[in-house]
Amino acid sequence: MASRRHAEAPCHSPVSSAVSGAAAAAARQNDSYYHGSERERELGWTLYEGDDYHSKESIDKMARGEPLTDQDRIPWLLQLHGIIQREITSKANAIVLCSALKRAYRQMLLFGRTCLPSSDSPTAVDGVWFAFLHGPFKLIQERLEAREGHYMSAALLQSQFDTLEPPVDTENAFSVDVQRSIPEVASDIESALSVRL
Ligand SMILES: Nc1ncnc2c1ncn2[C@@H]1O[C@H](COP(=O)(O)OP(=O)(O)OP(=O)(O)O)[C@@H](O)[C@H]1O
Ligand SMILES: O=C(O)[C@H](O)[C@@H](O)[C@H](O)[C@H](O)CO
Repeated sequence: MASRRHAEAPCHSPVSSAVSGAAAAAARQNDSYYHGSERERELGWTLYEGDDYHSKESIDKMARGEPLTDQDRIPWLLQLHGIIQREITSKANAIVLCSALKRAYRQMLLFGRTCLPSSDSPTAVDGVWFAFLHGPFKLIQERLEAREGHYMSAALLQSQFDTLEPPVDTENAFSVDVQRSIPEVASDIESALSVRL
């Protein structure tokens, strides 16, 4: 989901979102592009997989096919905020993969507990970018149904699309179409970042 000049990250996907367009897409696809990949090693950017930071209760809930609520997500988003803050402070490059479905979630990733959205609050942080991975529901559903060894049920995809509030330009977001191949999507994200960072 979020990316930055010194730290960073694409969602979920979207994200996120790193970042998914249906936000689900954003999140949905990120790890494929980077996790344990050649690109991760080549880029040398630390990658944080948002799924690793969910509580056991949240994972069990998703495995039962129940969507998370805002209350479930807040502690998780605050943890990821802490990571982004730490990376910014250390002036490192990093990628955080997560489904930042709502604008308020993205604000929480950037500003933590202090995020109080109002018309005059800042919407972006210099050097932090959100890659919004988007694609058709059916395509993402097919990919999720074919995926093995993951706790998240494809049945949750509809709730992710329902919850999605696509990011806007003022959030330092850019869109990436996940209908392309994994290497093409990775290349699109890198190209988008290279002209921004
Ligand atoms: N562009 C693509 N082309 C073909 N298959 C893809 C593409 N992107 C992702 N996939 C496949 O779709 C499935 C879901 O992708 P992935 O696991 O990366 O989603 P995710 O964003 O990590 O989802 P989650 O947030 O649920 O972990 C995987 O099996 C992955 O290999
Ligand atoms: O906010 C959420 O509903 C969750 O973060 C999900 O998006 C999952 O973490 C992920 O997508 C599962 O793979």
